[in-house]
Amino acid sequence: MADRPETPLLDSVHVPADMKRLSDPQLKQLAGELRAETISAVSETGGHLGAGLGVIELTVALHAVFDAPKDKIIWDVSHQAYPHKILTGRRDRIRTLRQKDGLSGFTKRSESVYDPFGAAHSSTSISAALGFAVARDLGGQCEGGLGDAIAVIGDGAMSAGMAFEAMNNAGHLKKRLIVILNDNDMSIAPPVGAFSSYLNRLYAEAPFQELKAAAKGAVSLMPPFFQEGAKRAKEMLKGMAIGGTLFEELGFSYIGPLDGHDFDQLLPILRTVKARATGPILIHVMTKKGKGYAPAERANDKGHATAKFDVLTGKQTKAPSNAPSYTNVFGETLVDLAAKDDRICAITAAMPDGTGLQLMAERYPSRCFDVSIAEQHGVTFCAGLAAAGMRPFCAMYSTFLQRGYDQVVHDVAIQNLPVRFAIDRAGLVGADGATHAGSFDIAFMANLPNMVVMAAADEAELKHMVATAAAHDAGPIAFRYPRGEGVGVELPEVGEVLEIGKGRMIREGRRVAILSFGTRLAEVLKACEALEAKGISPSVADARFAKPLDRELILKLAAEHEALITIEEGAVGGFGSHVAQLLADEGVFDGGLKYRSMVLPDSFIDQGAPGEMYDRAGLNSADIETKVLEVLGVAQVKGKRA
Ligand SMILES: Cc1ncc(C[n+]2csc(CCOP(=O)(O)OP(=O)(O)O)c2C)c(N)n1
Ligand SMILES: CC(=O)[C@@H](O)[C@H](O)COP(=O)(O)O
Ligand SMILES: [Mg+2]
Repeated sequence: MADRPETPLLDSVHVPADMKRLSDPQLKQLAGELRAETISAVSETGGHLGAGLGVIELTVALHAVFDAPKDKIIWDVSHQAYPHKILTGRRDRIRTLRQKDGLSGFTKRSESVYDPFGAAHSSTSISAALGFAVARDLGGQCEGGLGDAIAVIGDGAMSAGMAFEAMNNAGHLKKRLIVILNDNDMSIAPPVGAFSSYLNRLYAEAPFQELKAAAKGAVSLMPPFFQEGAKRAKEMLKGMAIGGTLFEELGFSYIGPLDGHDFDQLLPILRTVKARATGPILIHVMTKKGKGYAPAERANDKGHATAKFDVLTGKQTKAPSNAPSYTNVFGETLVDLAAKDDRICAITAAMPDGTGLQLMAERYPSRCFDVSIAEQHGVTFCAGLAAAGMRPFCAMYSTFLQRGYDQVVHDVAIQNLPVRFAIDRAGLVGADGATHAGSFDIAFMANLPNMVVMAAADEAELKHMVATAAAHDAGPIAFRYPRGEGVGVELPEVGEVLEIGKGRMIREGRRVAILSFGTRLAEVLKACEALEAKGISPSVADARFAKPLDRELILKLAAEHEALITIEEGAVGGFGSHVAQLLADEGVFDGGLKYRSMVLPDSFIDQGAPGEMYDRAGLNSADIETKVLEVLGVAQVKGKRA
């Protein structure tokens, strides 16, 4: 880490306009201070560290050259935007990052005029920037005004289809648009795929780019110290045919690769581009993830995301837990099953560690595929594998599976292909907030004909569900489970194949039945303990399946209790709606059953600890207790919690 200078420049930079009076050497000094401040802040909050450290110089250079908020700097994914937040009026709150009521870990329009576009899912920046560029030329108006549109996109994010769709459109429209490809040769895991290899070749052939630029007469776009070499190169090139980069073929001018940590390259190039660019231009910048902080630079993921840590040693503090994570239970169970069945294969979209598939990749590399950030392709790839007799597990976070939804419907469900969807990070995930919440998958999977939908109540149940999915060849099947540790139940040696559409009774009681789908079961049982002390003994069942429903169990609970409450970690339209539909169809409501459905509220819940978020959602044990008392008319309903 750089030593702090006597008078920190950072103290005098509150908004980017304050940087305009700084000399180039002072900008370099500012970058050192910004790096130290970023490390210090993340050491207190935890969060995404490596990507931000890799763009410190780029962030300073962009804000020094361009005029935000009029110029729109759009950070792809935006997990690298902490340094940008520090320079754009949020330094005083940077130590609240990712906490309840604090700054978001991502860019957010409601947080700052300097965040023209929110993000957290990848590969949206070029489309959004193109929207700003076209609106500018059509006379659109927005807060801060409309100047240049600048997308900063990583090499991982650039591999996704959406980025190419945007470049295809931008190359055609020919509007002035600036794309900065921040190439650190890393995604969360090392990047995979032919596009990544292509970028590496561009880098390896860097002098060749200089020759090509010269050949295409782009010398004048280059800063003076480049021009001389380029002119000389042009002499050498006379008569040679030079092919274009992929970006040039798509209609972009291409500059690079540049050293993204070298102000002597960044500043003149950005100034030249600002002064002279006419159409779409792509600046290829090479950076190092984790740059300037040794523990991050050394880490396999280059410090992508971290818990709180000690700045001197880099040692992270993590809450101790004996229970295995749901993710590991999934990964280990899958490997055990794959050992006995060579039709089992697994697909991740750039999240091998996050989905637990790294185990499968180590043991059965030929049957484990990282398709890069390509959920749409990943789902259809699974459909093809299933159509050809394989047993594919499509392991994706609930929130990212959203991007592959048409493929789930059109390629998997309509063709009734037995793709197994392992849906991780179901429900509220915590510090990543609303963008990463797995709120909608129950609804969007259970409304599809042919689809079987399960949710694990604990880690042993998850093991059964993985086995059930592996054995299910009749059509598509999904099982969901949350982020983090299980509840600590004993794990069976082997997962049991569950009967499709059958739930289980957990406890027999009277008057009210609670039917739980997923890991709220633990909160339900906690609520029951409190209710017992008040003389109320609810029945509790674990539905296991949202589709097909256990009709027999549900109708029995309805018949034997005066009230039925469902609970799930998902938005309206999911499990509870299906139960209500069944009860209505069977005329059960006509008999006077009191029915309540506990679901996530119809609002996006900002980041916090998962428990806090479920408090805000009204889905914790105290809320369940209140709901039971209310439905039985035992107590007055208290005002709904904020
Ligand atoms: C649609 C989608 N899928 C997966 C992710 C998870 N994810 C977040 S960052 C990231 C890697 C991004 O790599 P890159 O764009 O190169 O940025 P870097 O972290 O290297 O700066 C991934 C896969 C996501 N945010 N969005
Ligand atoms: C930015 C991004 O999308 C990922 O880094 C995400 O934050 C990972 O979340 P998990 O920590 O749940 O794997
Ligand atoms: Mg990268």
